[in-house]
Amino acid sequence: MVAPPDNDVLWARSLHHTHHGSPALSGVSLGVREGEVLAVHGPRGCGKTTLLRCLAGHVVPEEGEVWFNSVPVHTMGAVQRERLRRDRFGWIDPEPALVPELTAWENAALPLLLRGCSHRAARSAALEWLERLDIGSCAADRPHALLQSQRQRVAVARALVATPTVLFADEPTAPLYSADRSQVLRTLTAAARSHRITVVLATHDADVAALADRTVALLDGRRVNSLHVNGAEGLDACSLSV
Ligand SMILES: Nc1ncnc2c1ncn2[C@@H]1O[C@H](COP(=O)(O)OP(=O)(O)OP(=O)(O)O)[C@@H](O)[C@H]1O
Repeated sequence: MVAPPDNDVLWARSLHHTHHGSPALSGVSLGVREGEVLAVHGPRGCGKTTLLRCLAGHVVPEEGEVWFNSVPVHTMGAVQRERLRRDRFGWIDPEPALVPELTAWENAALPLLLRGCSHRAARSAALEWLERLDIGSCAADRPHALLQSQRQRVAVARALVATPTVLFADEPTAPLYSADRSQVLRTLTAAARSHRITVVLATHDADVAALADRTVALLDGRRVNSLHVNGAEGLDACSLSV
């Protein structure tokens, strides 16, 4: 194994992964620099989620290497990867997965409570993020009382509350209306930049990808140099330039 460049917080080499025999990633390599907002961009089914899950240690790629801060992730055991995700990574899914029995602020505070932070400090940090995301007034509500867009904001607050080293955001604005989308994305990228949080953002939306510092394009599980969107059909009608 050759160690990755020092200035890459995340580094992956030649990732291959299949789902039940169907290829999802075919030889993807990339580096992510500390503090950068990187968009992984491509049409539905091109392998974005699989790539993020490999980089975050949710999934061990069938072939290839993943390194975080010069430490190999692909050789870690399940417990070590779980600890890494808890202590260093944040994750936002396209659909908010909140604990139904907990209030909005308790859901947002969970990463801090799991790390042993005091109840008072966790509550204060969670409320601050909920305010920033314009849902401070919903802090005492349980998820069933919230709109889907409000639940997603809670999930965004939960991902940011512990100031992760890397935030993985998989289509984070999928359940939001377009007006909400830009506010949440601006909050997310501004928070990342001010706190030096590295962001890896999966999106099929060219407008979302444009907010990133750099874009990596995927097509059919492979890295390509760029995707050109043709008309309103978006990336479903993309052409490829390598
Ligand atoms: N659990 C699974 N079982 C079988 N096939 C899967 C599974 N997960 C993903 N795939 C397939 O692997 C390929 C890559 O999927 P992946 O979800 O990584 O792509 P994506 O770009 O994130 O797509 P989307 O934007 O729709 O989430 C697709 O062809 C998908 O159908």
